[in-house]
Amino acid sequence: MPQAAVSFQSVSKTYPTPGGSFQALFDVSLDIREGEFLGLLGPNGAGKTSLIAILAGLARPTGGKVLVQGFDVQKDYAQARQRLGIVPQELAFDPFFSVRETLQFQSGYFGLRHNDAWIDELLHQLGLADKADANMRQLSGGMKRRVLVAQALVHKPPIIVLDEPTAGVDVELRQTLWHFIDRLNREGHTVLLTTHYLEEAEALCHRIAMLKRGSLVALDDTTRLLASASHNVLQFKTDQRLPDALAALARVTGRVVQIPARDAAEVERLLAALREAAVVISDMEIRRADLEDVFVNIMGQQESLPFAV
Ligand SMILES: Nc1ncnc2c1ncn2[C@@H]1O[C@H](COP(=O)(O)OP(=O)(O)OP(=O)(O)O)[C@@H](O)[C@H]1O
Repeated sequence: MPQAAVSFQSVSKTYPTPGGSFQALFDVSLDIREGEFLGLLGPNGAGKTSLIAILAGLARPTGGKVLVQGFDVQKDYAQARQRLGIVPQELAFDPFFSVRETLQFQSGYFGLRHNDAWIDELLHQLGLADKADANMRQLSGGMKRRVLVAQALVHKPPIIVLDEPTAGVDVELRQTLWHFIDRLNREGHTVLLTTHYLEEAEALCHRIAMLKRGSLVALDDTTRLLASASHNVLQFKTDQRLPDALAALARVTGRVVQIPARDAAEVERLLAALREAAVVISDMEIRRADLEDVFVNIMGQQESLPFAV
């Protein structure tokens, strides 16, 4: 088997807390293949950031190990770190540096002296060219996030790790970012992405891993995961309360109601039940299950699901 870009091997993590120890990761094993775009999904607190902190060498696993192109992130920290470009969730910069200085400083950290051509390309690709000489404190939150991405890529790492890079950023930056990351992936960079935007994961990722309360509960090709959802979804809008029997099946977001339905006969039964309860609906559609439906389904199931590796 070819060497994995990243290999998580039986990784466990326990944090000491005032109330005793808390286990955030349970024996997580996962290989990310060279060149793939892998999405790591899970609800808040599932352990995604803990796993990334261990990959980055910022946190020690309580058990197991992580290899980056064969280098152990604990024992061979420098070699492993050199291969990783990590875009963290938190924004933290020296406010007195300009954007270009921030990137030059980061290049120096990796021992790169003549990196200006690549820095210019990063500034251009991420829409930062006209901010190159602005001080970090003069930038908006979205601009700072772009610098965070540029900073992570300054040493052209073969493996790019993005921890919720689009949380709270506008549509334009998302599109700029995805366009660029997709290009880098096509050029051979491996990408690990955590996100709560499941439509982004569905559009971008070749494979999806799902964590639930610290355990890996799904790992499969995105297309296979979607195909495994045998149901369709009846979706509509209403201002009224649903009868209890339907409410128990439905996912309700504001006025939008989504109810799984296996086939046409089931759709008819659901519509009949709505009519009987005098629920007025609008904008009705029947659609194929998407990644969000699969995610909700898997997260709602019992622990230790079987999954394809
Ligand atoms: N330093 C710490 N000390 C104690 N508990 C921690 C620590 N860091 C994380 N945890 C706990 O570990 C669990 C996993 O947290 P983690 O941040 O890895 O989850 P996550 O999947 O990244 O969540 P989110 O989607 O909210 O970012 C949570 O219950 C969290 O409270």
